[in-house]
Amino acid sequence: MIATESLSKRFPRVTALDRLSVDVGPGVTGLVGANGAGKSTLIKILLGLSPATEGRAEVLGLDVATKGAAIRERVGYMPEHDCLPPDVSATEFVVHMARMSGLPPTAARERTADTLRHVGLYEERYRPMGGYSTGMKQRVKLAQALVHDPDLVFLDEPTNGLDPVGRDEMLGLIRRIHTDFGISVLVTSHLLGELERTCDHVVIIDGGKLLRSSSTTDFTQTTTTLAVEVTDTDEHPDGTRAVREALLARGITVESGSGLPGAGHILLLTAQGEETYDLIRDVIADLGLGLVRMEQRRHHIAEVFTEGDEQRKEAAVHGS
Ligand SMILES: Nc1ncnc2c1ncn2[C@@H]1O[C@H](COP(=O)(O)OP(=O)(O)OP(=O)(O)O)[C@@H](O)[C@H]1O
Repeated sequence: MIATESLSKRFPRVTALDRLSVDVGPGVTGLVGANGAGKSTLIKILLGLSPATEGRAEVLGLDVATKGAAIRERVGYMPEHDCLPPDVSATEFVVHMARMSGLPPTAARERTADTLRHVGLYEERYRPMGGYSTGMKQRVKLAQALVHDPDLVFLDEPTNGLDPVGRDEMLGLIRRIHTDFGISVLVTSHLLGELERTCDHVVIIDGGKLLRSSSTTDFTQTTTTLAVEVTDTDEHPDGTRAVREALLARGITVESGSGLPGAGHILLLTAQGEETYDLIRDVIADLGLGLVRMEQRRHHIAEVFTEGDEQRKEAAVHGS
């Protein structure tokens, strides 16, 4: 879908992209990086709207340096910033954008109605957009990116300014763009956690350089750490502590758990093999406790950041 080769973009004072080489296949791909990492700059180059200083890039097999117009016919773009005229309705605006993309009037009207319904804006579609909430504006921006039935869409920070519920709804919509319509998606965010749930593949850039590009499952592969949660009983009012002590008596050290710093009701321990599972099950049964869950923990994308990036990782994970 997208291929870049040693792509650089230098502004007089800053290098926004620094010899970036990356391949993106079909599906939903997250492009993640802190503010200023170069995400918007990359999108503008890929749309043929801004020339690269060095290197090359292709979108859907088309060279961005010479085939910008052809790329924009087949690629939808949801820009980061608010760009909606306040005294125009969503229907008028999206029909206009559909006409700009070359759809004839009837098709533009039909596609607009379908697309606005898909993004959940059907009821309010005739009201002026000046009175819309942030979430509604983001949906209109998404609808105009989809209205000409592109093969690929670039969504620049679509969850920006949304509350947690709005964020989840937008992420669900993004997922469905691919599953329901087969449109591939490149979505940017400075929040690692939300991409982990939404994307098949994640590309991480930092200071215009590629930090990592891999499938989400590679990022979140299972570890050998087991998380165990149990119920309490009258006999064992702190069931977690009872399990920890019983396991310790059998030579298994719990890395985190009741009574240990920073622990909740979850015991974390390293599995030595199948027998560890059996032993935990037997210990819990002997104590007469209920097993709420026993599962292998997964890595989180945030863990790919190196020690030196700890602060930036925190900022990204906590959405600052
Ligand atoms: N037209 C421009 N002129 C000068 N510098 C620019 C220009 N556009 C972007 N930059 C700089 O290039 C760097 C990358 O910016 P870019 O907007 O691509 O980052 P980003 O990852 O999209 O971050 P954000 O989410 O904050 O937009 C930043 O340091 C920015 O200040």
